Amino acid sequence: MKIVLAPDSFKGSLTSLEAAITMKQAIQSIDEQATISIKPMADGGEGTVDVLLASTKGEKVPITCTGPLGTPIHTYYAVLKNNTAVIEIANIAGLTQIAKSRRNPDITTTYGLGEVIKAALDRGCTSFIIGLGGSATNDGGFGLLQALGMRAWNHAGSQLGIFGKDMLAVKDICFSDIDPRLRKVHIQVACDVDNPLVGDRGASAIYGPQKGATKEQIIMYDKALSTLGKRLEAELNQDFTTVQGAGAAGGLGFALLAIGAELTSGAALIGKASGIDHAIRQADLVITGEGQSDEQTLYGKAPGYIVEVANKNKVPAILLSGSLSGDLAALREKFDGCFSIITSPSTVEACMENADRLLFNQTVNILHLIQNLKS
Ligand SMILES: O=C(O)[C@H](O)CO
Repeated sequence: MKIVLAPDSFKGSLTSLEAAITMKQAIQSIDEQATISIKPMADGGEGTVDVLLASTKGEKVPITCTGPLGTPIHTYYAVLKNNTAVIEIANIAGLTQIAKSRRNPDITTTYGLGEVIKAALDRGCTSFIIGLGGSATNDGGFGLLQALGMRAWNHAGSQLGIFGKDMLAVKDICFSDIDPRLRKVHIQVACDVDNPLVGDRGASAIYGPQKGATKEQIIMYDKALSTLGKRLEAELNQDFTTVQGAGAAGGLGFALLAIGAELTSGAALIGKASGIDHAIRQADLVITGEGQSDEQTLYGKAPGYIVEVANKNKVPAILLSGSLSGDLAALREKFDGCFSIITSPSTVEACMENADRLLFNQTVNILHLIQNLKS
């Protein structure tokens, strides 16, 4: 049996490579003959830099920049052989960098992303891949744009700071001091989702809650992002707010469009770089997965992309995730089977700590079932 293992990371527990290796070991423990191809995935979120570094030659560049809460953090980006910088928001202002109890869009910023872009420009990078997803922020790229030279003021004419709460007060902006080098480079944005900036499917409504936003904050941020959107559109004479992916990473997709970037599906970009289509075409079965699956999985996340490729090639696809929640009917329509790795009552902490063993056991269960159905 030829099996492709193409999981995303299990956020906070296993990288996509670790998850793929665990699945592989589980399959080999009951079927030594299986031909297994591992294709660790990312979709623009956590692990994007590592996955692209693993499938394309390049150098890992350590850097200190402003973290999600405004204090310095040590992180890294990559520079590929063709002078392309690969940067991800998840390791600059990521959700997993902030304890659940401290998550709050008011006190987070994307400023660090702008600093890393500037460092890559200083190094002479001529093109960029910027991964969006897994962010702790909902600032519409307000911090990022200020790091790149934008200035912003409130109703009283005072210059605003770099945090989400500052974006809520924006009245005027000035874009004329944006780093001119940005005009000469090509920026491709790998988005983990295709949501627009605002509205019922917008950044605040859909992803605000996981960043600690209350119901009141969701309404305020949706309104403020709409105001920021209008100001930028008026300044640049273009319409970005409704573009698919503008709402990725708390509206960073929108801010990057404003500096001339091109938005694309992160999973498709990474899948292409690792030759996933070819691997799936040869396979009898594909297994993908992620930390948590729900309807959002099909909004452009890696397992959603993998199942599209599998369905196109008529190869059965299984989703094996940390947890399954929400309305699963949409997932079942696409996948041949959807499973959680959790099989007995436990705490979230214990499940995350034992993700490796749980994933191993459930992969064995699934393979056992498939083998018995076949014989
Ligand atoms: O970072 C986020 O807001 C989500 O992953 C969607 O992009």
